[in-house]
Amino acid sequence: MFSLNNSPLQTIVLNLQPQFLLSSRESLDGGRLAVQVDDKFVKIRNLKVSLEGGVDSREKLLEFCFDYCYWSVDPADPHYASQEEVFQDLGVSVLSAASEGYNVCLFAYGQTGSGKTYTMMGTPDSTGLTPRICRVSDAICSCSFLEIYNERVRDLLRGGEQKNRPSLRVREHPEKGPYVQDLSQHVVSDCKQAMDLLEEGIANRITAATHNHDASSRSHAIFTIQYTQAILENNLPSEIVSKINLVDLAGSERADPNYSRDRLTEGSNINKSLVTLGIVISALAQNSHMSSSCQSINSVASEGDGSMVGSNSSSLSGGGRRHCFIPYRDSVLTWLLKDSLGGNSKTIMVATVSPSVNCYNETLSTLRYATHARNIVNKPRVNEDPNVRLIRELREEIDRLKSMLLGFEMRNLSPSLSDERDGSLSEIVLQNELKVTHML
Ligand SMILES: Nc1ncnc2c1ncn2[C@@H]1O[C@H](COP(=O)(O)OP(=O)(O)OP(=O)(O)O)[C@@H](O)[C@H]1O
Repeated sequence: MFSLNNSPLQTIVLNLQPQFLLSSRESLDGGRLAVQVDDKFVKIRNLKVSLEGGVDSREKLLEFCFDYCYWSVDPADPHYASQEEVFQDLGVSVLSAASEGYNVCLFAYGQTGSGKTYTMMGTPDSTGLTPRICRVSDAICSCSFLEIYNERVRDLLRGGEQKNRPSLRVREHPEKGPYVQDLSQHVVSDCKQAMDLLEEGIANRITAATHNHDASSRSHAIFTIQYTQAILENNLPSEIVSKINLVDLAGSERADPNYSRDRLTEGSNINKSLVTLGIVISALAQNSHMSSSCQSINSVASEGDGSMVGSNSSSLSGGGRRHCFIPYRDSVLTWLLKDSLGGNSKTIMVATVSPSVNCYNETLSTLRYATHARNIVNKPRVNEDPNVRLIRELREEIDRLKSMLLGFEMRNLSPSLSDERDGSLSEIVLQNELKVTHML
């Protein structure tokens, strides 16, 4: 499912069940659906209702392609996608990438009430991706759970009164990237402990009733599982550390002047971070697009006339085409997700949409958002212990130099030149071997 080097951000679209849709809006939309799923394609029809109530002949059909599309509108439908099916496709690949030593991020984005929390957390009768991932991962790991509410970070697992919890600072480590200072880390040795932490954090999360959803998440929640695997590499004990970020974003909703001041501030902060997320995604997509077109121009040039390569690459790198600045730090959410967006992580974006005719505009905007995200190319790498990596690289260098030495011996070079080169190569080999012995 994932490519090993550059990894495009995976985009998935999910449709929610009709019960919720019909119960809240049936009077408005009559339960008509604007969305269809056909294999990896989502089709959205703009049903313009004329004044008489008939269907306008100008109805428009738009089509979007994603890595996976799921239809979970009617359980009786033979194409109905259950939570288990979604887990088998997405959760299992998240776990296998983490076990290989990659950082992984899975985040749900979509209109309020469209099924983000249902997908990420689920309900007691129908568990979502996060508890399923916790249940399967029986290795020793550590977990943390935070929420971003009104641009402030709160620890969801610190105990005590939610409103008395201090907000935590986000800092940036030069190598490990952004992190939350003083966020509690909880070592768990089985899935039951991880599940308990997850439930504790969910209970502490801030929700409120909005027009579209009685228990709308008013904060972005990030549940992180960090695995540390002890391995033996080249007979050396080593560690591979990988991180899984499971993100349930807050729902966006248009501001209503009848809301209280607190609710309006909350809404504007949610919108601010979602808008920044949108800007970051667009800028990254544009940069990835630019890099890939540079690469393809260069490869076409190198296949054709070799002299073109230099001129092309210099005009592209030195000329007007600059990579966009990515405003990660404009919101806490994008700052914390910096690595997951365009960095060292395999990332899956799950876009949830309502199939209702009444949600046409929001659904279309979510589909466009996800299409942009699909163009982002991340650069995941296995998180190796730096000392072990150095030893491995030195050993590789020793092998390379040894084979060079052998090559010189085989060739019949003039004895003096050969001796000179052999001498300096042998010296480098010796130095590297000494370094390796020193490090063991
Ligand atoms: N595929 C589904 N099958 C059954 N019920 C669903 C499905 N998707 C969503 N629901 C139900 O719809 C309601 C709203 O879903 P959910 O809370 O996941 O929305 P949300 O996108 O997280 O909303 P918000 O952004 O406001 O927090 C919930 O009661 C949820 O259980």
